[in-house]
Amino acid sequence: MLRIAVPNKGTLSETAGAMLAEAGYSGRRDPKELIVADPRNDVEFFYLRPRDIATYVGSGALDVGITGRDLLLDSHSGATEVDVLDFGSSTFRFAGPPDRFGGLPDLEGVRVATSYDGLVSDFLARHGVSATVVRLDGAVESAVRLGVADAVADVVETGTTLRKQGLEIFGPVILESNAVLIANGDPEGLTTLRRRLQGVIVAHRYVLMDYDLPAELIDQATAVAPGFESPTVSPLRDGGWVAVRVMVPRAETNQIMDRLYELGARAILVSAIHAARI
Ligand SMILES: Nc1ncnc2c1ncn2[C@@H]1O[C@H](COP(=O)(O)OP(=O)(O)OP(=O)(O)O)[C@@H](O)[C@H]1O
Ligand SMILES: O=P(O)(O)OC[C@H]1O[C@H](OP(=O)(O)OP(=O)(O)O)[C@H](O)[C@@H]1O
Ligand SMILES: [Mg+2]
Repeated sequence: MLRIAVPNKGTLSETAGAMLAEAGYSGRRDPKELIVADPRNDVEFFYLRPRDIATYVGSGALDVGITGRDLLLDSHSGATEVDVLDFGSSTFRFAGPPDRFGGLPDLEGVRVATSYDGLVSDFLARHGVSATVVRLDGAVESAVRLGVADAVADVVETGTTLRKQGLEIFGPVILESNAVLIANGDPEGLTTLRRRLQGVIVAHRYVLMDYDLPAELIDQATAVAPGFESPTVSPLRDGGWVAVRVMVPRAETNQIMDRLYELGARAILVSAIHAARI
């Protein structure tokens, strides 16, 4: 039985749960539930703080987990990242009062507040900067105003929180993060879980496009929408036309429809993919 760690709270928890449900697993019905068995799929879910997930997986107590890359690296756990999931993206950046910091060397000897002390200490050491890392649990953007630090290092998504505190990003990107699937080795059942999660990602990223096309235009149409491997082309009763089915990136749906229509395609229909194994 594969033992899977899932965030019980925080930014990643809702999407992680939704993704597993879409992948056919029976998740928890009550947010207070911490352990849920799913014998039909031969897995067991453990709802844990995202920050702790890498520790559980790295120690071998659990086989796999969903967490953030930043949390994985911060934990120094032995778990490895096996797949990038399509949510929870953020960057990890330094920020400080405007005009106070120009770049990394300006951090020499100052205090940097963060909830990710492992990640930040590693980064500073790698770049030969010695600063005092002040570990805080959250809301680190307040640390400068309140005088416990000179700069902060934190998760930035839209940048709104920093701006509201009058802080500006400076220096290099510490990390590009994402929700990731992590594992301890290659436990039995991991391949199935990965395939299922990839299937959900494909179903989100792609749509199915069907259209009719004069047969002689198929090469040009295939250049516009090449599909994953190769489009399915079926004959129509009118021998001069073919029906084509192809997967296209959801984000490009309308541009591709415009171009196919201009080329001569008609009856262009788009439908959602509910599940996929590629
Ligand atoms: N806007 C965001 N805010 C916070 N974390 C984010 C954001 N976008 C993505 N993440 C990712 O979510 C993970 C943080 O998980 P965490 O449980 O700390 O979430 P949280 O929403 O900050 O919860 P908490 O209330 O405990 O602070 C990290 O991997 C982080 O990169
Ligand atoms: O760039 P933004 O879109 O503003 O998002 C980033 C902010 O969101 C998170 O805070 P969270 O709400 O998780 O509070 P916390 O700092 O207490 O964890 C993170 O720690 C940043 O503060
Ligand atoms: Mg947070």
